[in-house]
Amino acid sequence: MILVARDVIASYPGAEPVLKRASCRLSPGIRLALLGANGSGKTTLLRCLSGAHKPDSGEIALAGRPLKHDRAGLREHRRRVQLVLQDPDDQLFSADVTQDVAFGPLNLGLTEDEARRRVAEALDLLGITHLADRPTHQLSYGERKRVTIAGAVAMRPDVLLLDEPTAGLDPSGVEETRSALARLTGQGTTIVLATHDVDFALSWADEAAVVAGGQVHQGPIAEVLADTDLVSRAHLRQPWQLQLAIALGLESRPRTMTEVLEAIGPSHRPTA
Ligand SMILES: Nc1ncnc2c1ncn2[C@@H]1O[C@H](COP(=O)(O)OP(=O)(O)OP(=O)(O)O)[C@@H](O)[C@H]1O
Repeated sequence: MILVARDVIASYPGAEPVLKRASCRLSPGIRLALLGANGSGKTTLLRCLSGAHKPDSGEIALAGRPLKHDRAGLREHRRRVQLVLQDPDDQLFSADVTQDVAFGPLNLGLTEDEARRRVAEALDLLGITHLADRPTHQLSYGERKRVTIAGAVAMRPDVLLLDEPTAGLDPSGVEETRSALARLTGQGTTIVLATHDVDFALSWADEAAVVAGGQVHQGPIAEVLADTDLVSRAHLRQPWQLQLAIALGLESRPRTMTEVLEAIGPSHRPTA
């Protein structure tokens, strides 16, 4: 396992714990969708996994080594595990895009040349090379979101934790994000993505981790989302692909339009 949360209890001052012995496991290269109702604790879990929030008890382990929340431990952890926050304005600080994306690599102590290479690579991967010289405050919301992901990608992390990267994007922005994620997966990056978009989650992820009642329920995504009791407890809804499959009495659990049509077979397809 590349990253593990084991029996994590996490709280904020003066309140009941948000996570109550929550556990999840990330195998290398996996695409994990983190699902759950508003306020269920998805961001808190991402912050624990990234080292930004210290659990009251339990353990976060990277490649088998428990995270120590001291300066050296956190520095090494953050080099390999990058968290991208939901609101890009919480993460963009520099005057222009290149400076912003270069901030992390320069902070790692890399040379300016190497940082420049990392920036070019990250902008290319996110499909935003054309934004390199733009002032960050002039960018659209969707552009700012992609710049913050590029900033994390420039660190070449083993694990990328993304808090609602598709929220507020138009359909083409969602598809561009999906393409960038596919390129990252192709490079072997492990990705955790918190989202309320169950249709996107089913078509993108290998596994789902549903946060409900302070605990995490993890498994293959189609199995997890077919669990009607869990889906209702977590205030989710079933993705349209599964609703359709169940309504049509299909035995398979298709995840995309193509898979739905294949499962229906030629005799059931509407004729033109
Ligand atoms: N900094 C904080 N101080 C106090 N309470 C907090 C803080 N951050 C989050 N909480 C509380 O912890 C609980 C879990 O919040 P969290 O942001 O982890 O949920 P979430 O599942 O990511 O929600 P959403 O889907 O709305 O983004 C909520 O009740 C929230 O009010």
